[in-house]
Amino acid sequence: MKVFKFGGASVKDAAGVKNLAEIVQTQGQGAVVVVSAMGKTTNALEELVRAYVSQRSDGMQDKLQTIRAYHENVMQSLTGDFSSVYETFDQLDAYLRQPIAGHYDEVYDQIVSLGEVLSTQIIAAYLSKAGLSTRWLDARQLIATDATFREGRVDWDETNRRINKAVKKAAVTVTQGFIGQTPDGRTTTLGREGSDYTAAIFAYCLRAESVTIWKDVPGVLNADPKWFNETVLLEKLTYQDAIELAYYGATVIHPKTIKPLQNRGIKLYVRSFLKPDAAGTVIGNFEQHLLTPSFIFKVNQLLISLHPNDFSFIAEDNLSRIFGRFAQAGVKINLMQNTAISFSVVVDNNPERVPALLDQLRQDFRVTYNEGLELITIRYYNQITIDRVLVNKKLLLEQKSRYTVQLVAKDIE
Ligand SMILES: Nc1ncnc2c1ncn2[C@@H]1O[C@H](COP(=O)(O)OP(=O)(O)O)[C@@H](O)[C@H]1O
Ligand SMILES: N[C@@H](CC(=O)OP(=O)(O)O)C(=O)O
Repeated sequence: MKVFKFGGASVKDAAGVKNLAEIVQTQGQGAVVVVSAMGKTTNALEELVRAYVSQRSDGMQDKLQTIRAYHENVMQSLTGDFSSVYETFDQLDAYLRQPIAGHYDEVYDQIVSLGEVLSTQIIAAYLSKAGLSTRWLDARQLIATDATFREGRVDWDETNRRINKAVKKAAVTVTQGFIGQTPDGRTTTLGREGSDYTAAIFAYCLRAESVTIWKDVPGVLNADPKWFNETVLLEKLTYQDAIELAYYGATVIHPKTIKPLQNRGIKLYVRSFLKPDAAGTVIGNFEQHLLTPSFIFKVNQLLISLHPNDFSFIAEDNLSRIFGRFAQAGVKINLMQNTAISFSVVVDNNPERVPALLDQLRQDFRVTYNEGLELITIRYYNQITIDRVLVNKKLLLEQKSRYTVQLVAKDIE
C-alpha cells in the first residue's frame, strides 16, 4: 500500500483537483490519499476564529462568505455530488451561532479543522464521479489524540487499531491531514503544516511501502527557492539528514514526519505535482551522507536574553524554570546559548504567544530582547558558505557543531 499526501498548494483550485485525480489514477491506485485544506483556507479559518472569539459578527459573516465562495468556485468547475460539502458549511454556520464553548485553542480546532473536511469532501466526490472507487474516511475518527488542542499528541495504540480496522481495499481512500480527536470526541489539530505527519501516521500503522508528498517544488532542494536563486535538488537523503533539515526549519517536510517512517524503514518520496513523472527526492536508510551544503532561513526571529534577578548561575534550577515557562507558553526554542549568568534563546516572534511568555519570565529574570532578526542554519557548512550568507548582515550570535552552523543576524542598515 502507498500513502500519498497532497498539500494546500496542490489543490488550491479546480485544475489542482483534476491534476490530483490524474496522478492518483495513474500512480495511486489502492493508495491512501491524505489531503490538506485548499490553498490558504487554514489561514482564512484562523481569521474566522479570531472574529468569532471577539464576537465581531459582521467580520465573521464576511469571512465565512469568502471561504464558502472560494469552495463553491472550485466546485463549479468540477462534477460530483457535493451535498456533504454543503452540510459541513451548515455545521460551521450552526457552530458560529452558538456561544463560545471552551478555551481559544479548543475553539480554534473545532473551526480550523473543517478546512480539511471540506477539501476531502470535494475531492472524494470528484474522484467518485471520475469513475474511481473512492472511500472517504473521517480522520477525526481515526487519529486518536490527547486534549492538547492545536498540538494534539497521538495515542499510537488506539490510532493503530482504528486505522487498521477502517482502511479497506478500495481503488482509493481519501482522508484529511492535520486533524484528530480527543477520547471524548472533541476535534484536535496536530500543529500547523501537520498533514505530512498524518500521512506518516497512516503509513506507519498500515506498514505502507512508501509515502509520497506531492509539492510545488521538484523535491527537497538545498534551500528554499523563495529565498535562493540557485538551488540544487537533493536526489537522495538519509532519514537523519531529512530530520535535521526539517527540524531546523526546512518547511518542505513537517519535522514530525520522519520518525514514524524511519522506525519502520518506509521510504519517503518528495515529488512535484507539476511534473509527476520526475523522480524528485527519496528519503530512506541510505549509507551515504548528503554533503551538499543546505541553507535554512527563518525570518522574524526574536533573540531573548535572560539574566537572573538574584545573580544566580544559569544552572539546572534556573534552566528547568525557564524551560517550564516556554513549554507552558507553547513557544518553541529555535536556538539556545548560555554564559554563567545569562541565557539567550531565539524564537519565532509570535505575537499570540511571546508577549505573555515575556511577562512570565520577568517574574524571575531581567529580560532583554532584540527583534527583526534572521536565523540562518547551514548543514554541511564551510567558511565560504558562512561568508556568503552574511553579506550585508551583522552577526549577533553563532553556534557551530560538527555538521551544522546556526547564525543569528540582522541586516546592516
Ligand atoms: N529545502 C527546501 N526544498 C524545497 N522546498 C522548500 C525547502 N524549504 C522550504 N521550501 C518551501 O516549501 C514549499 C512547499 O511547502 P508548502 O507550501 O507548505 O506546501 P504544501 O502546501 O504542499 O504542504 C515550497 O514552495 C518551498 O518554497
Ligand atoms: N492545512 C494545515 C495543514 C497542512 O499541513 O497544510 P499544508 O499541507 O498545505 O502545509 C495548515 O495549513 O497548516
